Amino acid sequence: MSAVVSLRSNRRAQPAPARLALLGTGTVGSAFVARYARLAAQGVALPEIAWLCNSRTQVSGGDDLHAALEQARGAARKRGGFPPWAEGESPRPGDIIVDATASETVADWHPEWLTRGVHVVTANKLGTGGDLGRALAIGDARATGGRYGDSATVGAGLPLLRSLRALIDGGDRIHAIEGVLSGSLAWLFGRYDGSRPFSALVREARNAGYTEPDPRVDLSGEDVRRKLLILARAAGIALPAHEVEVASLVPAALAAVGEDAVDAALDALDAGLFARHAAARAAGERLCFVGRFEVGGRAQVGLRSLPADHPLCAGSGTDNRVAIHSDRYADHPLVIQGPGAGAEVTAAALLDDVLSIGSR
Ligand SMILES: NC(=O)C1=CN([C@@H]2O[C@H](COP(=O)(O)OP(=O)(O)OC[C@H]3O[C@@H](n4cnc5c(N)ncnc54)[C@H](O)[C@@H]3O)[C@@H](O)[C@H]2O)C=CC1
Ligand SMILES: N[C@@H](CC=O)C(=O)O
Repeated sequence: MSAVVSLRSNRRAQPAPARLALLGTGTVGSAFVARYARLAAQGVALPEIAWLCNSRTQVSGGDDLHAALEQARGAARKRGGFPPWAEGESPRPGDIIVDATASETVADWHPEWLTRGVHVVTANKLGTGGDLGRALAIGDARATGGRYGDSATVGAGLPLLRSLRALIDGGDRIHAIEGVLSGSLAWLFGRYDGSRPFSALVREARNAGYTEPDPRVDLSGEDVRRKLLILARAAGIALPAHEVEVASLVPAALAAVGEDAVDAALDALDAGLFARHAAARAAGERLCFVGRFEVGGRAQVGLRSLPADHPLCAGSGTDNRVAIHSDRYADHPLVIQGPGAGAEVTAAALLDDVLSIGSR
């Protein structure tokens, strides 16, 4: 009798292995698949990629991930209706959804998935860097539900959010955060010397994978606003998006066009930025796109003309350079610097978060 009991208890259902769904097969999603395949070939234990989805289709991961990626990327355009992943199989508790889209619709799902015990790993900044209500819902849901991997959302994986949270967990109080938070704008203003049109450099930055899918999201300061909001909210400040004062670089003629016409309209940037660059150079200064918030004070994003030896001008390439002022770092801020844009660093940050969730 006791043997029967013990046999029955041994047959208790084992939890199904965690699966991974990749949403977004563009610049970052493709780099994610390439890195995933490299790590898997090295023997790193990763959850199986069960689905790859984009705005047009959903395909099974299977053994040949590169073929699945090509199939997804080659799918015909789909207009209207639900995104394909919303019509397909539902994720189970313990599964991991990787959000490599720039989609509001997908970001809206983050709190729902977390509440169901599904983990979310995201490069999409709209989850916690957009609407405050959604950011708070994500905060509530991650407290009791799935885990939220957001390393890729600020600094493309630089140890910024991680360090900020460690300071706060250690009892530190944040006073202000200031810095260069846009990799593409750092690259653009580091390169621009007036000899070539600024718009030509924007095209290069987009082709290199540094800009957002629509480069106006960078040029308008919106991307930096989102990162500043993510940092402020991680520091415990419930900052609404509209309280960040943003000085956009996008002239009305460029703002007015549809996404398909952006490339042709980029020239509208050239005259204004040529003049700002010439004025900065005449004063012996450099242009730097900076975001800053002060606890109990203002939050601002915009282009500044700074002395060439100003600490914020010290980076190169796509470097982000961010100063954290706090009780602990009152006299001299903690400064974190390194490449802050690009598909490879972003994909690495996503996989770091996947691995960290898998190991807990
Ligand atoms: N490029 C970079 O250096 C960094 C990018 N990121 C973020 O990574 C995200 C992706 O950027 P990219 O790969 O450059 O964009 P992309 O435009 O190349 O790719 C976006 C993908 O999302 C898919 N998509 C759009 N709506 C969808 C929906 N509702 N459901 C499923 N899939 C949907 C598209 O079909 C496409 O495959 C963005 O949120 C960006 O802010 C974050 C850190 C750094
Ligand atoms: N477009 C962004 C990419 C990383 O978040 C940037 O330029 O920093």
